[in-house]
Amino acid sequence: MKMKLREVYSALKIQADSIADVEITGVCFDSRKAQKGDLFFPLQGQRDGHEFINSAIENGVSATIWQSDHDIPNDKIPYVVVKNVSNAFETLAKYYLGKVNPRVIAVTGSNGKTTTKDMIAKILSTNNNVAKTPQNFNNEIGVPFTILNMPTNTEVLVVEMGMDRPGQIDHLSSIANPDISVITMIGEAHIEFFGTRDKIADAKMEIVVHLQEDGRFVFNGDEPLLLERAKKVNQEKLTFGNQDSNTLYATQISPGKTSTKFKTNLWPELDFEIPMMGEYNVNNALAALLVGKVSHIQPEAMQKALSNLFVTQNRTEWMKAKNGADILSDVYNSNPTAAIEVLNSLKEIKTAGRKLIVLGDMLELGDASKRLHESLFEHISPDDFEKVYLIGDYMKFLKDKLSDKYDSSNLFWYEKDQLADLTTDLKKELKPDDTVLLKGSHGIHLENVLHDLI
Ligand SMILES: CC(=O)N[C@H]1[C@@H](OP(=O)(O)OP(=O)(O)OC[C@H]2O[C@@H](n3ccc(=O)[nH]c3=O)[C@H](O)[C@@H]2O)O[C@H](CO)[C@@H](O)[C@@H]1O[C@H](C)C(=O)N[C@@H](C)C(=O)N[C@H](CCC(=O)N[C@@H](CCC[C@@H](N)C(=O)O)C(=O)O)C(=O)O
Ligand SMILES: Nc1ncnc2c1ncn2[C@@H]1O[C@H](COP(=O)(O)OP(=O)(O)OP(=O)(O)O)[C@@H](O)[C@H]1O
Ligand SMILES: C[C@@H](N)C(=O)N[C@H](C)C(=O)O
Repeated sequence: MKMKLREVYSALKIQADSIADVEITGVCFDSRKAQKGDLFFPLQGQRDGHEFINSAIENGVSATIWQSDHDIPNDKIPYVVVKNVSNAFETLAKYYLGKVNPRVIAVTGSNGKTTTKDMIAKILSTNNNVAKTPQNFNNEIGVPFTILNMPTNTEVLVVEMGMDRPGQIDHLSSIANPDISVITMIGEAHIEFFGTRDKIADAKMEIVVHLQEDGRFVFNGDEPLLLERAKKVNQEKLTFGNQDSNTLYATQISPGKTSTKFKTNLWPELDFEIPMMGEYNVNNALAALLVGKVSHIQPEAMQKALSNLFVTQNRTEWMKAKNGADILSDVYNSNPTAAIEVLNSLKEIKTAGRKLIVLGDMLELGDASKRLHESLFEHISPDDFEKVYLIGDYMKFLKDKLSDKYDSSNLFWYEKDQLADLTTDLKKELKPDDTVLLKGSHGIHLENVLHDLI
């Protein structure tokens, strides 16, 4: 971002007697990450961001937003008084987006948003200046932050949009006005707040509400809930998935431990490869290839881009334990579809030693939680996984079912606050040629187990 403070006032439609002649070169909402030249937005979290304005000043911000219902600020640096900080954040983002005017690709879905966003950005970077959502910043804070931090020469902006309530994607896409809208798949993530997958699909479809007239809708054509709803979408539609009724589908898939190879119907002469395991990641790559296709990227360039991909960490990521064991870290989130996909992918992988699995609760599943945790039962067997470690209140349901398949020396359950005990037991058990999967919801924080193991 690069604009004079005067332009910020104008974008926010605020009059002022005098405006300091200051240049803004970025935005932040965490003083601890403030850069020189930033405009600080004191957002409301558990605490009020206004408490940290002085800290932001010390870290070199050029100006700060100030909510008018707070006491008059110190006058160390320029401040822009607004009625509501969050609204100002969005208003400035919309203004800046209009000014830079990149092509916008919006990505949502129950799973695969971050991976697909990274893949699309990599492919489009072959001949565009591309900016993308950092990490997983995909909500009403993350989207404005992504927009306001894109460089002024950005030609393509890839924006990840998350939600856990109806209306959120509609709101986010009203800020971004996408040229291409992508839905990766419909799972059960946050079903607690929807009740059914149908209602999740309705919420995900909000990503086309503000799609440009001449835009495109790219979605998972294997999902009947999307196929049905897409009939009402007037823009050009392109589908991806396993079925040969899709615009783009994989004709061959060769699963591997650290990479997955595949061929497609549209480019049968090309062998594609992604540096990650999981057939579900082929679907993410197919979505990205369709976006590349309609963005006129050559197939060979897309092939090269995908083979040189770096995906945001903690997503089906191989790591090494201190004792040499292989760790498959999938600790960012979990829900039934994601957990089943990664369990099935791990079954396909040949390993020197045993396979152990650590599964944390899958949160925000509401009334379906017991049933969905028990549903993992049919995907777990001693033929595939020697030892099973479960943690969290809901995983107790799965543990009770699995005791029909596993004896007590190979099946363990821990309360949510016994992460340290699980880690201790796992470290004692783990052998150098073992492979261990870590998979659980963000709220279970299996990353703490990972950090201790590595
Ligand atoms: C507002 C904020 O910054 N929240 C972050 C903050 O939370 P916390 O309440 O602890 O803030 P504090 O009380 O500590 O501080 C208040 C504010 O002051 C700032 N500040 C603090 C200390 C200091 O020294 N200087 C400061 O300036 C501070 O920055 C606050 O602004 O910290 C947490 C821990 O780091 C953050 O997690 C929290 O971030 C919130 C959750 C957030 O929304 N961050 C977005 C950038 C984001 O996109 N985060 C994503 C996760 C998004 C997500 O969960 N997506 C869901 C679906 C969407 C659901 C949606 N309804 C939602 O609620 O998000 C998904 O399934 O993907 C991410 O981090 O990955
Ligand atoms: N297409 C897919 N289908 C099913 N599961 C998937 C798919 N893509 C990724 N996953 C699973 O979801 C996990 C998270 O992937 P990713 O972060 O890309 O999804 P996300 O939608 O961004 O997640 P979040 O909602 O937490 O932001 C992966 O590690 C994998 O286990
Ligand atoms: C942070 C919250 N919206 C979320 O994403 N929760 C999921 C279920 C998780 O913890 O993985």
